[in-house]
Amino acid sequence: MNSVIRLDNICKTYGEKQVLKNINFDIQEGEFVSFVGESGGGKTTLLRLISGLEKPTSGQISVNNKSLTDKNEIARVMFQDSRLLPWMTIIDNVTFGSKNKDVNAYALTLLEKVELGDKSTSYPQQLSGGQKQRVALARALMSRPKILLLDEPLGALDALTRLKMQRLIAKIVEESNLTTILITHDVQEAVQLGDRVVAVKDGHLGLIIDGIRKSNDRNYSTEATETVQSFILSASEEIK
Ligand SMILES: Nc1ncnc2c1ncn2[C@@H]1O[C@H](COP(=O)(O)OP(=O)(O)OP(=O)(O)O)[C@@H](O)[C@H]1O
Repeated sequence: MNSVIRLDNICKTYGEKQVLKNINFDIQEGEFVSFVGESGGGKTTLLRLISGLEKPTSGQISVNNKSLTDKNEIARVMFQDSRLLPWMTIIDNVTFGSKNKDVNAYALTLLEKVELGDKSTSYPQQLSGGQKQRVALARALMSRPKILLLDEPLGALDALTRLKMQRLIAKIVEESNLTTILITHDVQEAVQLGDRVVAVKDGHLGLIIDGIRKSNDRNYSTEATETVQSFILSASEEIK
C-alpha cells in the first residue's frame, strides 16, 4: 500500500502547552480517516500541520514520501463556515484563485456534482447553509487535490442536511479516490464515513479502529461507535 501522509514523532507546542505528543501515523492512498475527540484535544492542530499551514515543533510529516516543508500543494481544506465571498457569484467563488485554464467548465461540472448546477449565477446570500457548504466542497475540489481535509465541515448544519451532506461527501470521495481526513465531534459521523476512526485524547492518538466502512457490517459500526463513545467519555472523566 502507498502511504500518502506519514507522521513521524510529531510534537507541537504552543508556549508552555504541549498540544500534540509524539504522534506516529500513516494514511494510505484513497483512505478516509476520521479524527474525533474532545474540544481542545489537538485535532485541528493536526490538520493544520498536514495542510502545511503550521510546522511541527519536532518530528517530520511526509507527503508522498517527501518531507513537507511548505504548504501542502496536493491538499485542500474545507471548514465549518463556507467562507464564500458575498459579492461574487457562486461560480466565481468556486473558480476564485484557480490557475486552471478551463476554469468555468470544470467549476460547472463540480457544481453539478454537488447538485447545484442551477445556482452558478446566484450569490451566497441566496443559498441555504447546506448549499453554501456544497459550494465550499466544490471550491475545495477545484484544484483537483489528492487530499481533502475536512475540519468539522458539517458542524453547523441541521440533522437532515447533515445526513444528506455526509452521503454526498462519501460519494464524491469514493468517485475521486481522494485521501480524506475528517475532523468531527460526531462519533456516528466519524464511523459512518471513515475507513478508520481515531480518537484523539489529550494530544495522543488514544484509540484507532480499523476497517469500518469496508466491513459493511452494521453490528461492527454500532460496536465501533459505542467503543469510541465510551473511550471519549472515560477520557473526559480522567481529564477532570
Ligand atoms: N495558535 C495557537 N496558539 C496557542 N494555542 C493554540 C493555538 N492553536 C491551538 N491552540 C491550543 O491548542 C489546543 C488544541 O487546539 P485544537 O484547535 O487543535 O483542538 P481541537 O481538538 O481541534 O478542538 P476543537 O474540537 O474545539 O476544534 C487548545 O488548547 C488550543 O487552545
